[in-house]
Amino acid sequence: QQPPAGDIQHQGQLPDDPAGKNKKKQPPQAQLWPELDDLESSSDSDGVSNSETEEDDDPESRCLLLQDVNSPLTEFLAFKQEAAMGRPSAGPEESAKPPSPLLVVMSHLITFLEHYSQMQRLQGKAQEYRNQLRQEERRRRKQLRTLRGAYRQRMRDKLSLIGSLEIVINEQQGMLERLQSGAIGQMLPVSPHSPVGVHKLVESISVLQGERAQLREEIGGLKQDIEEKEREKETLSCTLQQQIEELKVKIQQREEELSQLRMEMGVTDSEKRIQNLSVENESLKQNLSVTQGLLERMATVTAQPPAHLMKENEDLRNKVQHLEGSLQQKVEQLVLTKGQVDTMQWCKEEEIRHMDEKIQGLQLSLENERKKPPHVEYVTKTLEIESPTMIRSMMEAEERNRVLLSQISCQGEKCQKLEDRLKESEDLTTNLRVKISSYETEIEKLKHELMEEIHHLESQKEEAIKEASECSEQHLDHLKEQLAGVQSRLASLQPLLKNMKTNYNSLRSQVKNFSQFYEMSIREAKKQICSAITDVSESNKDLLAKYQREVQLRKRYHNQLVELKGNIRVLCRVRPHSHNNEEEGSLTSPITIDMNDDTRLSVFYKGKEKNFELDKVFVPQAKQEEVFQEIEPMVMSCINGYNVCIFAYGQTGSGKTYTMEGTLENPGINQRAMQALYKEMEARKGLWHYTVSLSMVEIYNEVIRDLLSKDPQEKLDIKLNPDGSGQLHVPGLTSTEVNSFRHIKKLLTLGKKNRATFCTNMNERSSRSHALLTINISGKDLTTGTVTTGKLNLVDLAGSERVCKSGAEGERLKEAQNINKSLLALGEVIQALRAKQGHIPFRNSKLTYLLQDSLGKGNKTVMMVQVSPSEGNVGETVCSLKFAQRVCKVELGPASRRIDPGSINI
Ligand SMILES: Nc1ncnc2c1ncn2[C@@H]1O[C@H](COP(=O)(O)OP(=O)(O)OP(=O)(O)O)[C@@H](O)[C@H]1O
Repeated sequence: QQPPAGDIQHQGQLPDDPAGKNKKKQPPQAQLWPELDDLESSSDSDGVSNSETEEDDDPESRCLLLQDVNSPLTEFLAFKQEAAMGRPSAGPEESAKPPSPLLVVMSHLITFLEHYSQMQRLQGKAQEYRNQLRQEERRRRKQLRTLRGAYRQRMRDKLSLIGSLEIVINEQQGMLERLQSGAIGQMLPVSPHSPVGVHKLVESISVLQGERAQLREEIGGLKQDIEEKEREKETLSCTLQQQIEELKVKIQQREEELSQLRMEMGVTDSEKRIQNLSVENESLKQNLSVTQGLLERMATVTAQPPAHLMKENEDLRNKVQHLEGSLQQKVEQLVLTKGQVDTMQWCKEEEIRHMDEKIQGLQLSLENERKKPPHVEYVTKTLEIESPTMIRSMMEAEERNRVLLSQISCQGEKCQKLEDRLKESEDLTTNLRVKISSYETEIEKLKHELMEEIHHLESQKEEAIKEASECSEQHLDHLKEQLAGVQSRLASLQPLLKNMKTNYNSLRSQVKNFSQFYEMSIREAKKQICSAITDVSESNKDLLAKYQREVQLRKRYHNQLVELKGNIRVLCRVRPHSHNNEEEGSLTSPITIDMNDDTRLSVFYKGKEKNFELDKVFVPQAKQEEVFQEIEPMVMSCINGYNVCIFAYGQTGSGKTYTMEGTLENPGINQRAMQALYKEMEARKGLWHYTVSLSMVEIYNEVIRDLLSKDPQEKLDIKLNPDGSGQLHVPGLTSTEVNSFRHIKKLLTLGKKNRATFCTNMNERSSRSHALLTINISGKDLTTGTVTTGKLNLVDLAGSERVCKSGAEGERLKEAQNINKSLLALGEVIQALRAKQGHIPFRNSKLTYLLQDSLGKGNKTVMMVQVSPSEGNVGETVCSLKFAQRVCKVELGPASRRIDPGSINI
């Protein structure tokens, strides 16, 4: 079964070393074949004649025989051997490289084949042991046959002995009968014959005894032989059992090795191959990333063959396992059959033992018989002497003979039974033989099948190896092609890489230069931008100056126009949303301010949009400063002898006090006006001399109270000046002359303190009274002596909300009614002024009466309408704006300067 082995061995030897001196250098598979050859020769020695064995041992004929069988396996192994031999001759660079995946696969295949051949060698050894077992079986069968022959011979001897004994017994019986039936007379003639019969009997008994002794000796010898055979059989069976156990262990080990190999072939091989491929991939990646895709394809292609080989290997392994299993079954059957044969032998031996025991019994009975002759002799002698005694003794002898006969018949029956048993055992033996022969034929058949299967597997293995080698070659070619392609691509890409490198270097230098260039250009651009910005800012400054000049001009013209017309200037300020959203509802406002025209605003009220046009509308974000700037010229005009009245109008909480008084951080019109006036007076110092006096009153429930008085509860009244100038006069009113802005601030704080404030539902700090700050400025032109008297009324009116909405009751209701009355009176005065009526009802309320000289003809009046941005106050907002709209149309005529030409005339 191992023809390629010799071929390999011959191929593995060097031509100048035919004796195989270089065996140590050969790979392990080359050293394996001599062992297999030995095994082959030993296994064949059983079935093949000596001449055939001699022929096989002949190296020339063997070489010829092996050279004919040039299987793919031999080619494959030769290739591997060549590769193994050629490897050391390779250069150091090549040896450093990792082995090719194909070589790794081949080496693994060869290791697998080595293990497979080792397994076959073990199978051969098993076959050898089987042959030895068969030989032993044959020898045992031969011994059994001889034993059976001896046994049969002994049985025949025994039967013949029994037959002769029967003859003797019959003769004795006949004699006894004759003795019994014969008369005394006849006894005498018989008597001469009697000693002859007795002698014969004695002789036959002695012969029988001799034969018995001989038989005993033979039986003893046979027993010893049987015991020896038994011992031999036991030792042989023990050794065979041990050998079988060893074989089983070896087969188990081989199976484990085979499973390990399978695992190695299945997992380690592929892993190693993957590692190798990944190493190759990595090296190629480092060289050029473009070839990565190609290498991955290589990896996928290389992953196909092992799967095919592995499947075939798996099939082969399964078949081998199947055959091993069937072999194991056969061995077990053989062991079972041996056990059966042993039990049958044991049965036979038991029978033989019984027979021997019976024979011993017979011998004992024969000895007893032998002991009898003296008694018979005595009996015959006494018969001769004493006939009655003889007769008696004869009778007794007859009796004994009868007993003996019965015993003999029993013995005959027993013999018959033994014969039957012997026949049965013979039948059993023949059956067993038949069974053994059938088992032998079956074993032969199985062996044949096994050999066929092995042969078939061998052929399959060869085919698989052939296919694998073909596939490997194809794959190798493919890989070579791919490698060539990759190399060519690499060669073509190298100049490209060089170009790219040069490009990269040039780009790098460009980038370096670019950064410098970039910095320079940025600096340049910055310079340009800075110069442009300075140009623009300068031009802007010019433009701004022009614009401001234009604005100033426009304002001057407007003021001139207003002055010429004498209109009450109406300004509107929209308060920003307060933090108290609960009071105001949502943050959405019904007021919309036209951002392109600061004189217009619209209020969305009762589903309609109401538009209002005033002199100026301040957005909620407007600062105190902006508001003051708008009225500053009017305020400053009082320094030139004009009466100016600025009053804040609007519902409670709309921001009147904020606009007029302001806060500490953000002062309102009052403080700013004082500051501006003092600044101007300071500027005119040396040219003009001014005297400033300040008074503060509160009109609460139509009662005038002096806020700067030591007794603020004192009620004041308005009277005509007794000097006959027709001017109004409030007797008892404190008019404090002030000399500095700090002094004014102190007085303002005092007045604020004295002002009555009450809390209502609408505003937590609601002033329920009208506050009037009056500044009288008297200036004297130091050059001309001209005296001017101007008056500035700064009025913070009480809230204009409706009574019902404020929820006022009792005292509060009275307050609200009075407030409404004074505001109504203000409205009537405005209406009368607007209608240019002859009578203006100033005296309808204390407020209008007090403001008479400021609201009338020739005065400058500014109305600051404060509105709330909230949706909830939209009604009041509309009312306030309607009132403001009416006020807007009032023409007071050109303002008249109160100037008194001095004594010095220019
Ligand atoms: N333009 C504004 N900017 C910031 N806060 C404002 C503005 N206007 C008004 N307020 C604030 O709104 C609240 C109510 O304002 P203010 O007291 O001036 O209303 P009022 O009309 O004088 O009320 P009353 O008639 O009850 O005296 C105050 O807390 C004030 O600070």
